[in-house]
Amino acid sequence: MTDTPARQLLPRLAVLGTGVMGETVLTAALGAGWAPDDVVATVRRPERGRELAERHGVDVSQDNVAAVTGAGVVVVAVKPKDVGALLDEIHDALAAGTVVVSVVVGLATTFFERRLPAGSSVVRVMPNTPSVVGAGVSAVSGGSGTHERDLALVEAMLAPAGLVVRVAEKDQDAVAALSGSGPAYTFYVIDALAEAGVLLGLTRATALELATATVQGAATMLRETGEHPAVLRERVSSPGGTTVAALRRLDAGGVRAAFLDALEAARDRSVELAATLDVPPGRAGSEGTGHEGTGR
Ligand SMILES: NC(=O)C1=CN([C@@H]2O[C@H](COP(=O)(O)OP(=O)(O)OC[C@H]3O[C@@H](n4cnc5c(N)ncnc54)[C@H](OP(=O)(O)O)[C@@H]3O)[C@@H](O)[C@H]2O)C=CC1
Ligand SMILES: O=C(O)[C@@H]1CCC=N1
Repeated sequence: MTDTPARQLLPRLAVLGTGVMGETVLTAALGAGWAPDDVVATVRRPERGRELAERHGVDVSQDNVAAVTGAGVVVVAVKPKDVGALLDEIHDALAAGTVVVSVVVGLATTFFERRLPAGSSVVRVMPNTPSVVGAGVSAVSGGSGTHERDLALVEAMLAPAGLVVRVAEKDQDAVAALSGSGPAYTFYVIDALAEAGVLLGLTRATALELATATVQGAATMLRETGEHPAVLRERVSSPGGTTVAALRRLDAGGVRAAFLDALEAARDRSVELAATLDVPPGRAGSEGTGHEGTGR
């Protein structure tokens, strides 16, 4: 991991589309040393702008062109279907050498490079929502014109949000399926465990507390012991005991296979989104693709 750059060297940051993920990146950047008055967050709704200004003290704007003017790092955090139109909008206002960071699922760095001024440096990132509490994972890859220093700057910006890993861009759809969407699967599992506890007579509060602490403890144990999860699972499963009786039911229910299918579906959806939206510039976004409304 690269050290946080000295504050005076940090370029002005514009976050375009400051919803869940935009706010998460913005929070990380403030933690990495960006001053609030060197950050502008764009929104569509004034009430969202007021919320962000109050919470973070950053500038807010509904004008993406004004926001990117003078910015050295521009984070694109709108939904995939809105990216094409947004890039058309800001194209002429981007300075040469601007680092454009995308957290958008599916869309390749080439999607951005074709729609941005020549020489733009594109960094593709797949973060996840636990970043909001500093426990996220962000996978980073560069485009064809991306310098090492740009990747290092973006990695330093994301470091306060949690683990930052560098991956080959070809793996970003798989990463999105695993760690991008992964918090949702984990919340789903915790919710199911808690529900099962309620079935067995525990109060909801106790069941949820036990389920949450168990998942957190298991993850911590995995990291700290460095053991394979299968080995740790065997260590819980006494011969003829309770755990193996439960695991038999999970196998019979096809839970492992369902996870494999689920991640394949998420990966395929990422690829499909890109194919739907990646039409030649000028017909970007959902305009005229024949798939309007399918790009989330
Ligand atoms: N949520 C997640 O777990 C993850 C999301 N991502 C990616 O992050 C991106 C954003 O997702 P997420 O944060 O969940 O979505 P949100 O809907 O929370 O955020 C998108 C925000 O962009 C705003 N917006 C849309 N168009 C514009 C525009 N032209 N100018 C300014 N603001 C605009 C929206 O405004 P309004 O509120 O008015 O609609 C909204 O606040 C997506 O591309 C997604 O693939 C990546 C990893 C994980
Ligand atoms: O569901 C989605 O499309 C986004 C991308 C990864 C997590 N959430």
